[in-house]
Amino acid sequence: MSDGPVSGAGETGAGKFVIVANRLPVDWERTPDGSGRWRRSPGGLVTALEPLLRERGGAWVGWPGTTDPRVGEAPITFDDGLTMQPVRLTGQEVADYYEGFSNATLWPLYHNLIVKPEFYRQWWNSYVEINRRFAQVASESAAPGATVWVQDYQLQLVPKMLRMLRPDLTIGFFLHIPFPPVELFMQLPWRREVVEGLLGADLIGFQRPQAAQNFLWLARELTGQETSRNSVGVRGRFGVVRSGFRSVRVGAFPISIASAEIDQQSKTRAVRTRALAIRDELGNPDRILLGVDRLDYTKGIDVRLNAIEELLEEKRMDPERTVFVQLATPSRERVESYQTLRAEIEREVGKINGEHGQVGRPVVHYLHRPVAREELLAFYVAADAMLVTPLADGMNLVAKEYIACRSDLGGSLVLSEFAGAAAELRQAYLVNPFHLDGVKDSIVAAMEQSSTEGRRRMRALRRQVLSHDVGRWARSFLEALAGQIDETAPLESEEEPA
Ligand SMILES: Nc1nc2c(ncn2[C@@H]2O[C@H](COP(=O)(O)OP(=O)(O)O)[C@@H](O)[C@H]2O)c(=O)[nH]1
Ligand SMILES: O=P(O)(O)OC[C@H]1O[C@H](O[C@H]2O[C@H](CO)[C@@H](O)[C@H](O)[C@H]2O)[C@H](O)[C@@H](O)[C@@H]1O
Repeated sequence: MSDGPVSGAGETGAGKFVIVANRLPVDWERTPDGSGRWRRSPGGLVTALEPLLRERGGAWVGWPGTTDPRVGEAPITFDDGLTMQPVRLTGQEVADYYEGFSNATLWPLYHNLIVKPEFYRQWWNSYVEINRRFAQVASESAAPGATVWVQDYQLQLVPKMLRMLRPDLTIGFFLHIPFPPVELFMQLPWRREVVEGLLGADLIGFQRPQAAQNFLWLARELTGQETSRNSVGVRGRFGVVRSGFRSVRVGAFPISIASAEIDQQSKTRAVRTRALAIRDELGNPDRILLGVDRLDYTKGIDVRLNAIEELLEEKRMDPERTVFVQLATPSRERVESYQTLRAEIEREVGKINGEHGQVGRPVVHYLHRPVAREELLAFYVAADAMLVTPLADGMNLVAKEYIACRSDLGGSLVLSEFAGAAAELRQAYLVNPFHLDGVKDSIVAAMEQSSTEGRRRMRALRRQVLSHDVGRWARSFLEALAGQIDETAPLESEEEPA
């Protein structure tokens, strides 16, 4: 991936393939002369889509993640030809559209009300306005007859808005987070507008079939459109909604990671050496447990801390021989529920260390900052058990990354049933994060598994992750969008009588 210098020049309206996402995969980096430059930020999505974007002369439309007024609206062209088209947001728009409607209304609503969603008209109005802005920029970036792929919950109105501006386009939409059960979605005062917004797409993708099923029901109830009733499958057996003269297909496409690349990176001498150094720095304990998450209330960081605390109290975990490392990336820090969560987690870390740690030997090592990619991979290699305990999660790429890093067939994965990844990673120690005793038993089982049992599980997990990478995810979605896969369920009116 190139992260070389960028120019401000670029051609718009030329992209045969356009990605539209809330964020551009770039970071603004200060240079020694005091100015700045864009660096490409690595990530699964950009890794998977980069070749397609280059091949088809595509563009990526998104918010550059800063309100710095020096960041203009001119396309940023990287030296390998990839074009990023910034969408500017003011500070107020970030507060209303991103922190407000996206992350204090939709995020909790779509993650089972773990905190209470807030419904404010001003936030909704901003969401509409910013979605319109994204649709406008996308329409200016797309060549005639282009394919545009819109990503995620921040931009659910874009498909319809874009179709009105550019009926010639093929439009796909993918939701990265769970789509809620109907009785929760129905709380949204603007529920019909959201469903109609999504129906502007030709193909709507979800992480799991149940989410697609929920959407079909809502489309039927809220817009009165005819829909298929057969069950939706994974990467096939699509549902269909008849929207006016158009047919909108609905399917499940579980996202993944650049498995082979991560597998290779984890085998480098640098990563292996660093993994050994990490063990050493942690005092060479018998067992290293690891958590890696954005600091988000959906991730169940409190669940694993509570489980560890009780295991220590019950003397089922030896504080002399076990450490837990929690890497918590700061996230959405101006949203109140995230501030509350941070205070709770940090109090709990302090409590466990206060009661069970020794001077110079805490049980819980907690970092509240992002670590470099190579460092993260070294932690995965060093960890004996990876704890992934979300209360709700669209997929959870961390679980898959951990597996991709374990070519030694070592380590074990404790995984919540409520992560999308659980549907594929059946040989993990699957837990219900709401059942603390079950979580504790699984942590103990994962720590104490025999090497034969561990290798058996990890081999099966790796087979799944290495054969289902993010490239396959992107191809299966785009082939379905292009109509190359046509496994559409009949509408009710088209079904043969039994
Ligand atoms: N380099 C780096 N990546 C991180 C860090 N924390 C999390 N990530 C990455 O962020 C992504 C998180 O994805 P996922 O588990 O699906 O959860 P999400 O945060 O809800 O998207 C994974 O690719 C992680 O490797 C960090 O401290 N450093
Ligand atoms: O952009 P942020 O507000 O900083 O949030 C980061 C991303 O978080 C969410 O990730 C989701 O997508 C992952 C990949 O499909 C999936 O594994 C995970 O379960 C989801 O939570 C969000 O959906 C993205 O839009 C954000 O950029």
